[in-house]
Amino acid sequence: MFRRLDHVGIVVHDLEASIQTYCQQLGFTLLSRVSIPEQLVEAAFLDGGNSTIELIAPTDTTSGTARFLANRGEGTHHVCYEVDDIEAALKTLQERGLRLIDETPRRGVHGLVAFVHPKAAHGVMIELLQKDSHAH
Ligand SMILES: C[C@H](C(=O)O)C(=O)SCCNC(=O)CCNC(=O)[C@H](O)C(C)(C)COP(=O)(O)OP(=O)(O)OC[C@H]1O[C@@H](n2cnc3c(N)ncnc32)[C@H](O)[C@@H]1OP(=O)(O)O
Ligand SMILES: [Co+2]
Repeated sequence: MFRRLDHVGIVVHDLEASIQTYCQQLGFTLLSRVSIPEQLVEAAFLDGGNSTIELIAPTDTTSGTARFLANRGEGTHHVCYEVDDIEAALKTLQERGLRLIDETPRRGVHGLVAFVHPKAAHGVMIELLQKDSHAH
């Protein structure tokens, strides 16, 4: 089903401060910074050596990530796996009775994405990603 781990998403209060911590103290390298208005978040992708993390900060107080921060505080928010065919993966997961957040994919930063509900995977939200052919 899953091809590989793509990234781990971490929700933070202050994107700039978290980039500083991860780059200057933990030795990660900044890959890109993106604004995702549809999700009401700003994010940064960082390379940690055969691993990528996505730091995410809400840009408003009503989003899911803002609620996550208020209720649970900063921390691991989702684990993203790359799939070859996201429509097929969603169909398979649905047939297996898994609770999805998105029944159809939406456009993400690096391709099509869809989320599996955290309650369906023992407290971990799973993001599926079908990369655009030109994305790295
Ligand atoms: C760009 C980037 C990317 O592409 O990677 C992104 O999209 S990041 C942008 C973020 N986008 C998303 O998160 C989209 C998908 N998320 C959502 O639709 C929502 O946040 C949601 C359905 C997971 C939860 O929203 P909700 O309104 O149903 O309810 P609540 O916020 O009250 O949460 C319901 C229960 O789920 C738990 N819960 C919520 N979020 C998480 C999470 N990330 N990991 C683990 N548990 C979680 C809460 O603590 C609560 O548990 P209890 O009941 O036990 O207290
Ligand atoms: Co993500």
